[in-house]
Amino acid sequence: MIQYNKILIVGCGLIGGSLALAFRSHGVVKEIVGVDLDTEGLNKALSLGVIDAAYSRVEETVSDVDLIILAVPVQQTIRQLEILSKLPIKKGCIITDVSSTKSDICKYARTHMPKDISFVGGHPMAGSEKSGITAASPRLFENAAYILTPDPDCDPAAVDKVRKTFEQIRAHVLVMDPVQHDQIVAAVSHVPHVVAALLVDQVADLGQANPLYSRLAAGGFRDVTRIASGSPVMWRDIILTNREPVLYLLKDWIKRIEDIVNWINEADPKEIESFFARTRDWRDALPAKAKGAATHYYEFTIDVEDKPGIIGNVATILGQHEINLRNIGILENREEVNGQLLLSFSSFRDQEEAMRLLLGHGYKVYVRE
Ligand SMILES: NC(=O)c1ccc[n+]([C@@H]2O[C@H](COP(=O)([O-])OP(=O)(O)OC[C@H]3O[C@@H](n4cnc5c(N)ncnc54)[C@H](O)[C@@H]3O)[C@@H](O)[C@H]2O)c1
Ligand SMILES: O=C(O)C(=O)C[C@]1(C(=O)O)C=C[C@@H](O)C=C1
Repeated sequence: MIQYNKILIVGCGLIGGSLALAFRSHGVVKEIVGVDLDTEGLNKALSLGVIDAAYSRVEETVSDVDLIILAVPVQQTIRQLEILSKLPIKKGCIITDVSSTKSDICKYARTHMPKDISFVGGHPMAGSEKSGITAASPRLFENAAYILTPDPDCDPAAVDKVRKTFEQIRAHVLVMDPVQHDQIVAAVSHVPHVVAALLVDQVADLGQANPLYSRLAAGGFRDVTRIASGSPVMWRDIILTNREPVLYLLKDWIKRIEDIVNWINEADPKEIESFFARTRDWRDALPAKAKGAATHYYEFTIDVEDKPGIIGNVATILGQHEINLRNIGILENREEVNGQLLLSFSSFRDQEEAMRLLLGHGYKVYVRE
C-alpha cells in the first residue's frame, strides 16, 4: 500500500479537489497542502477539509512534499513546471499532472526539468462540465481510465509508484506515448467538444430572432451538448496544445459533412439509413459503464420510519437550506420494517451538507460504496 507523508495539489478545482478527496478516502496520504490562485475556492477547499493547509504560491510549501500534482489548465501546467524547475524540491519527490493534452507538457519536462526530478505525465479520463472545488468527488476516478505518459528515461520506480497511487484510488492505469495519447483524445474528447460548441452556437444564433429555439431545446439537444458547458479557459488551452490532431480531424469532418449533405440533397435513403445504422451499432457496442462525472451521482441512504409524510419531511429539511435533490428513491418499504431512502445530489458539496443536516435531525446516514 502506498502512503505519502505530504502531497501538494496545485489547482484545487474539480480534478485537484477530487484527487485530494480520493487520496484521503483510500489512505494514500497523511497531509495534503493546496495552492490556488483563486482564494475563495482555496478557502472553500480548506473549510470542506479537502486540504489541510492553503497557500497562494508553490514557493511557500514545496520543500518537504513527496508528491506534487499539477491540476491547473494545460498552459499553466507548463508555467508551474518552469517555476518548480528552479525550486529546491525534496529528494525523491515525484511530480505528476492531470492535463488533458500531453505532448507539449512532456516535451517541456524532458527538456527543461532537472534530471533528478521525476516527472510522470498523467491524465484521468474522467471529469465533468462543471468546474471548481464544489463539484469535486472522492469517487470520480473509480473504474475510470487513468493514462500515464512517462518519458522513456524516467526512473521506473517513480512510474511504478505513481501507477500504484492511482490504482489505490481504483482507477485503471494505462501507460501510453504522449503523441498517441493526444491523437486519440483529440477524437474522443477534443473534437466532440468543438462539435458540441458548434451545435450550441448555431442554435444560439437562430434563437436570437426566435426564443422558441431555446424553449424547444429538449433532451436530445441537451444530451449532445452537455460538454459545451465546460470551462472556456480549460478548453482553450486543450485545443491550443493539440492543434495538429484536432485540425486533422476537423478537416476530415468537412468531408464527412459533404457526404451527408450529398445524400440528403439526393434524397438517398440507402446511404442515409446505412450511415445511421453503422453509427448506432458502434455507439451501442461501447462499454456500458465507461465512467465519468456525467454518470456520477453523489448519493447516500438514510433509514426512515415507514410512515406517511416522511419523504416530505426530508425534502423540506433540504429545501429549507436550498439543497437541490437530484433524485430520491425508496429502497425498502415493507410493513413493520424501516425503509431506506436513496438520496442523490449533483455535487459533493450538496451531498456533504445534506448529510450534516440530516444527521442533525437524527437520521441514520450511510454512504454507499
Ligand atoms: N474537467 C475535466 O473534465 C477534466 C478531466 C481530466 C483532466 N482535466 C484537466 O485537469 C486540469 C484542471 O481542470 P479542472 O476541471 O479541475 O479545472 P478547475 O477550473 O475546476 O480547476 C482548476 C483550478 O486551477 C486554478 N488555477 C489556475 N491557474 C492557476 C495557477 N497558475 N496557479 C494555481 N492555481 C491555478 C484555478 O483557480 C482552479 O481552481 C486541466 O488541465 C484539465 O485539462 C479536466
Ligand atoms: O465528462 C465530461 O464532461 C468530460 O468532459 C470529461 C472529459 C472527456 O472529454 O471525456 C473531458 C476532458 C478531459 O480531459 C477528460 C475527460
